Amino acid sequence: MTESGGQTAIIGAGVMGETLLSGLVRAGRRVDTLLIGERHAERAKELEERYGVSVVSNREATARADTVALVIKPQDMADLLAEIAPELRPGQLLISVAAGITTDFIESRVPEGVAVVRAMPNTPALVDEGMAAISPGTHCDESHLAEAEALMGSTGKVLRVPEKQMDAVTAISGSGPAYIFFVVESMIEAGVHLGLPRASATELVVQTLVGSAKMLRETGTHPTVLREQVTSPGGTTASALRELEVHKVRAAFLAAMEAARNRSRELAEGS
Ligand SMILES: NC(=O)C1=CN([C@@H]2O[C@H](COP(=O)(O)OP(=O)(O)OC[C@H]3O[C@@H](n4cnc5c(N)ncnc54)[C@H](O)[C@@H]3O)[C@@H](O)[C@H]2O)C=CC1
Ligand SMILES: O=C(O)[C@@H]1CCC=N1
Repeated sequence: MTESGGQTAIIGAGVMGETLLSGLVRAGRRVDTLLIGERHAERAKELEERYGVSVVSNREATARADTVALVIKPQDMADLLAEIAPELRPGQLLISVAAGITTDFIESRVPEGVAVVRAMPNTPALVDEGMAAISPGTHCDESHLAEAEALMGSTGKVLRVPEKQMDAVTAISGSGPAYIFFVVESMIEAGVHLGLPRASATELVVQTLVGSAKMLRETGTHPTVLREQVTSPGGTTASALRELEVHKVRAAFLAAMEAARNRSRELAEGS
């Protein structure tokens, strides 16, 4: 990450823009090296008050920054690029986190020589457990990629992937937290159906998730082996897992992630 002097602009400070902003601040980045472009005045005021960060016009943010993170919806990307293109210069780094938007899409709308990185972060970055992937565009050199890696790495892990894998990455780790929260919600509801107080069901499920996640990361053991360790012959887990198979949960996950991958591809077409 640029340590001194270099300004970083974040254009679009919604859920993911604030996640990135707060992560940089937690990582020790000086607020006076950050600039925000945010079109909703109320939201801009909220961020100024919460972080003491300067909110300026998108064009001013672009002109003053060495690195510009684009954190707006894919559907708004073409208009934003048209707005900021006059301020962009060769060597500057643009990092887009927009689902589906390719480096080609961006490069064809900005001056020749602007370095573009496509990134896909996720919301656990809010607690410094993010998983981001990055892919370089045509004019990126190692220093640009390292800068993007440092920026995303301030809130978690970063993986470099070929851009052709980005729609799949989006379907897995970008959208992934939502699938996990959906499973958690479903298990809590089931606990309530089984007669547990909601607070107890919530505590049981959340700690089970955290413990299972920690086992996966800390033991490095394959999930199949970890699942088998829980599944006593003729026991309760085997009965539950049979129901999950009967209800085609595995197939449903595959179909869901294919749908997310396909939607990411469609977003590149502007729909
Ligand atoms: N929410 C998530 O978990 C993830 C989101 N992303 C990507 O991040 C991007 C933003 O998503 P969210 O933060 O969820 O959306 P959001 O709707 O919460 O935030 C977008 C923000 O951009 C602002 N905005 C829109 N157009 C603007 C413009 N022209 N100039 C300045 N500000 C503008 C909006 O006022 C809003 O505050 C999307 O492209 C999405 O694909 C990527 C990974 C994960
Ligand atoms: O749902 C979306 O389109 C964004 C991209 C990945 C997570 N949220």
